[in-house]
Amino acid sequence: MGLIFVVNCGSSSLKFTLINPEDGKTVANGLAERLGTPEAVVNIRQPVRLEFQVPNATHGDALDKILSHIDGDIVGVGHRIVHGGEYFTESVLVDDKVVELIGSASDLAPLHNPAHVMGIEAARKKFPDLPHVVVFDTAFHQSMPKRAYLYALPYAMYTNEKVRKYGFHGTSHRYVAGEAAKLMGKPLEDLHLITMHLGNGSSTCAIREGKSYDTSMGLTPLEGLIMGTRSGDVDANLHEYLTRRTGCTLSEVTAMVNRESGLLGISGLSNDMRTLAEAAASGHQRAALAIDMFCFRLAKHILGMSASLDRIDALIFTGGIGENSAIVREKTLSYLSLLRPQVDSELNNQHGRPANGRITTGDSPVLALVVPTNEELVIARETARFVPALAS
Ligand SMILES: Nc1ncnc2c1ncn2[C@@H]1O[C@H](COP(=O)(O)OP(=O)(O)O)[C@@H](O)[C@H]1O
Ligand SMILES: CC(=O)OP(=O)(O)O
Ligand SMILES: [Mg+2]
Repeated sequence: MGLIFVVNCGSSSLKFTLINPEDGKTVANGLAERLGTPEAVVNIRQPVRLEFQVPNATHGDALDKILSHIDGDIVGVGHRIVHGGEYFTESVLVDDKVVELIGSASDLAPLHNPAHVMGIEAARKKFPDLPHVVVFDTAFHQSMPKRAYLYALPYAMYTNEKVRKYGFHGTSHRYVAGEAAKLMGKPLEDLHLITMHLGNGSSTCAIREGKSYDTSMGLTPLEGLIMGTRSGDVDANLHEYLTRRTGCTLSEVTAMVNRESGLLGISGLSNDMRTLAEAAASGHQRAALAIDMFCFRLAKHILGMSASLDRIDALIFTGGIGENSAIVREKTLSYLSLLRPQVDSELNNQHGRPANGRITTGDSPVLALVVPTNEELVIARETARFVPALAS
């Protein structure tokens, strides 16, 4: 049995999954957090529940620790890469040039790409003889038409500077669209869908005939929805206005809209939807406001996505928030009253996932589904295509 080790690196964290690409079974998974601080924590969930601290751990140290606790016939390593820039339209085998190009797109994904490079370098050192494959969030959105991906700037900004909407979370949007088609018992090619990936980063996608036609994220993963610490859409004059008014530098304003805004900025409490939902239930007004704004912005973007479709066969919630927060789903659908969704409260509030994913009533004019994402499985399958022993 050949297993794929999937790595998803953040700036101070590393998620890993050891997965069988053939049956999708996860053999091991876990998370290393606070990397680079004096008290990095490695958390292995499977095959053993284990948590320990590693002083001053780098991504490489964390990988070493993780691999000393898991076992299996690893035949390839798959890396999730958020921004492929203009260079990559599909998954590729890693070599030095690929790593350099991923690093050069760091300006466009400052929270993600620098960490991906650290992760790739650490994993290549650990597994020098295995194929390493990079799978890009941006790849699925290559099918967007020009009217959707261009900004209304002087055209030279596109031709010379490659300023355009790239879109992210493509692996997740693609996967849940396929799973939704199975749940609906229809070929994906016949469906017009709106998918919502709601996690720490969040985005919507308009999918017709299995292809991305529009998405809410843009040149970088900042645009669009309100996120954990990201503002999503703001007026493009904001940076200039704030640098003039407050004396902040441009990079300070950029850091603010990426790291101190969104749910965290509005609530003043947390970027975590669970914490906010609990606080709102016990009367924390700004936590309630943050959730309300999150849902309202999401509803606006859903209607925006509908301009790319002839009809909406299903609205699909996924990601940590989309899969787990009944409040967010219900509130978002309440702002879509034009579409007349009829939420089935029992199904929506069911702990865990409703059996066929449906959270609207049988006669609701629009169907809403909860479909758990599995980016790791898609990455493992893409990686397997490059492993001679597994590729069929
Ligand atoms: N039971 C839950 N109820 C509400 N929100 C939840 C629940 N479980 C997870 N979340 C939220 O999901 C978000 C993280 O989503 P996830 O998809 O895991 O993020 P990432 O983008 O890091 O992969 C957090 O805001 C977290 O609070
Ligand atoms: C693209 C992006 O925002 O990714 P994440 O949700 O993992 O932060
Ligand atoms: Mg995620």
